[in-house]
Amino acid sequence: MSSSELDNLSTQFRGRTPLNSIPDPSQCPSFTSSHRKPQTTPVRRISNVFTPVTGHTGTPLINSDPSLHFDLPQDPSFWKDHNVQVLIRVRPLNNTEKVSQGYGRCLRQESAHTLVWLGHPETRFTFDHVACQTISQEKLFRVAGLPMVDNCMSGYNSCMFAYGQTGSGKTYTMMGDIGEMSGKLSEQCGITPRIFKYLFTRIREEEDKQKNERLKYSCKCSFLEIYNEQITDLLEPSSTNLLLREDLKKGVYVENLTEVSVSSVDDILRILLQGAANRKMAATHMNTESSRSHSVFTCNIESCWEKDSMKHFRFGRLNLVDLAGSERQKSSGAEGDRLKEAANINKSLSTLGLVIMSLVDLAHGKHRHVPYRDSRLTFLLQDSLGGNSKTTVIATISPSICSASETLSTLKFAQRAKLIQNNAKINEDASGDVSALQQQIQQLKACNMLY
Ligand SMILES: Nc1ncnc2c1ncn2[C@@H]1O[C@H](COP(=O)(O)OP(=O)(O)OP(=O)(O)O)[C@@H](O)[C@H]1O
Repeated sequence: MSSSELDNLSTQFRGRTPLNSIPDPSQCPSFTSSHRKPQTTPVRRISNVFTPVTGHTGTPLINSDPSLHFDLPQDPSFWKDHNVQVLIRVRPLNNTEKVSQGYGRCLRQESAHTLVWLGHPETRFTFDHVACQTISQEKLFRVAGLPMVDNCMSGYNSCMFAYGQTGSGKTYTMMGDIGEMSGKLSEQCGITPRIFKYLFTRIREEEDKQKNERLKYSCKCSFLEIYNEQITDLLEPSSTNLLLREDLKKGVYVENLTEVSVSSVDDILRILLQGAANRKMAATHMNTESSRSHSVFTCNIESCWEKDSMKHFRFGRLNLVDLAGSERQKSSGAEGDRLKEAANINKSLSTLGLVIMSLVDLAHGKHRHVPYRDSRLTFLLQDSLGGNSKTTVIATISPSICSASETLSTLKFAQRAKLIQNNAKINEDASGDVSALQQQIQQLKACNMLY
């Protein structure tokens, strides 16, 4: 950013927010610091808040056209019953931001649901939740992660996306510091390990409660990354360029992806550590350990029980997605492989933005083609976007004025995502022999439910 732009920006935002004594993020241990393998040479990235975030063709990555900035309905049922929940997480200022901008901020939090972006014009945004910079990893899990576990155990597909500018805290939120394998989680560990700790506790409780019906759960996990539009198995990194297939029963799936049976938190930590070590990383100006790929951690949770001589099955798919960070390649100074990487990251994120815009149009009764197939990411996750899934979007943002335009883009993206209408259904099935089915018919007749 040039000094005149910085001056401009400081004038625009000066004095809006008080100094704040926030813990320094660089002091917080994180998943990124010890477990991931830096891949290549550092990228020099020059920040310029007035340059729009651009896609591979130079088009805006997130369209900032005000006509696309929808007002969300005031109807309480819109917020209560919606299948897409949107949460904003504001991270603390980091050392660079404190030094370069003297703690200048582009945001003010008004309530647990409302944020004001302090640019011109000041813009107010409302979400399901706004998590302030001091929220603990545990509290965030309780707000966003815990309901997903209950949903999956009841047979709903559930998906969580972390979306945001590079360095805004997506990996910290999804993974955090996952520590060592001892069944005990570190205080800084993120939502993913916490979800599984809770899941296995709930499974034990439910199996105990329904012993008579022989309730049994089984969980199988996979971990993949999408890098430069290629899918790699993070649990078997020699398996690259995997193909997406579509099946009536399974939906979209990745062919030949490793699936591992899991039954404890240690099983999960082992997979997370293994996958994270294989993920593509590089240093950028904004983040010394930036994820250069999208990662998708999936757990298929299946339950089976017996009742009235019938076998019942329920399935829930849990997708936990850590997206690569949106970034401005024009001013990044990236060359060669880094440039190709950035172009692919922006291309798939801009397809994600387009898919969301088309889904919002559909929700408003317009006829639209939804371009799911334009990127691997949206094709793989099409059920989570406008399909059979309960979806949570966590949009991570920096409060610094240095990131004002990216933060605004992220807030607009999150607001649009709230308007998607999903159609989540319980996935269940039953089977039995002829006599069991006849018995059921008799019971239904007796209840006057069948004539
Ligand atoms: N809420 C937070 N509290 C404390 N530290 C944080 C928080 N969010 C992020 N950080 C720290 O900020 C740095 C960047 O975070 P992180 O790697 O999660 O960003 P990212 O959005 O995943 O970036 P990229 O897209 O480049 O991978 C890390 O050192 C992380 O520990």
